[in-house]
Amino acid sequence: MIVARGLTKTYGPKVAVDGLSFTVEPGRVTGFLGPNGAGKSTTMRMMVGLDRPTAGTVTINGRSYADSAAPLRTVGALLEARALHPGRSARNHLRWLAASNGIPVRRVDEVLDLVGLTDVADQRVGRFSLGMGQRLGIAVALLGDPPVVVLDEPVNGLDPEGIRWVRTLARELASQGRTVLVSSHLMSEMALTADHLIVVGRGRMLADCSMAQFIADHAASYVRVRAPRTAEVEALLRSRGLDVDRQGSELRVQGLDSAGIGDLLGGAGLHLHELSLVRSSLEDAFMTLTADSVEYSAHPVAQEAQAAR
Ligand SMILES: Nc1ncnc2c1ncn2[C@@H]1O[C@H](COP(=O)(O)OP(=O)(O)OP(=O)(O)O)[C@@H](O)[C@H]1O
Repeated sequence: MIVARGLTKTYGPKVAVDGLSFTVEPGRVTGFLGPNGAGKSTTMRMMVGLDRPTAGTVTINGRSYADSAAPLRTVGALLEARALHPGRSARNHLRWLAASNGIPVRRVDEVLDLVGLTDVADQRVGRFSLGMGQRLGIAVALLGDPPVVVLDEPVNGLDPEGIRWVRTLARELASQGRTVLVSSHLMSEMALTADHLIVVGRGRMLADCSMAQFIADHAASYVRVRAPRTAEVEALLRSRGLDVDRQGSELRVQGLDSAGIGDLLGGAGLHLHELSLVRSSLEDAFMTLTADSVEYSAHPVAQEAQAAR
């Protein structure tokens, strides 16, 4: 498991990571979420010794990364800044890493196969697409068959098939009992991949709970009601003290479940065309929670102009 205690990193006056304490447990996928600049990459870099904490500690299975005798066998990491020699082939890159970490060379072909790069294993990595580079980065992370896997934005640059593959892989690694920490900007994807969430904003902990708990705590749900006599339905629901938000011909009702609303309207002889529960997504929950922690937010007009482009 990964244990952070009071983990802090400052760059001059900038506090990138601000006293984070959490535990990433084995046997499940933990999603690491936060707006741009929240400190996710810095936290992951400290886990694998690429950055030194200003204060606090982070340990992998009880030891700091620097104390690990065989780092690649302890924790496998895919981090954003990959140092690949562009002239080297994928196979040679992995062979070199295997040799310098005491990993049997046969493992190279196993991981190439696992990430789907066998056919291009002898091409120079300088010619790799972003997606191929990501797959190679994941191959590096898995080379030492580590019990702890840390993946920073692993689906960056991957096509839908690749995204699904990463999801299946992360879940498989967790089901084998490994500790899996994955950061991503794709909320819909994270909702399908992670069991547990750690959410940070401006370097601080905002939430550390199960996916289900997170959505229950931070996402609203409502009952969508469509009925031919909308105004009468709206008046009746309001008269019962329910919270009704009218959006065109649709009523969004909070305060009573679908069955209760159906019974109420049926009792009044009002016909229904639709009665459905709408749950907001992980993305909605995330936006609600992190609204105050966003460092770089677009002005609404700028967003519209971008959408029109
Ligand atoms: N080497 C550095 N020097 C100065 N500031 C840095 C450095 N690395 C990160 N920062 C700052 O620390 C903060 C956290 O950055 P970090 O990359 O960890 O965030 P993140 O959550 O991974 O963001 P993103 O989702 O955009 O990748 C940001 O404000 C960033 O500008």
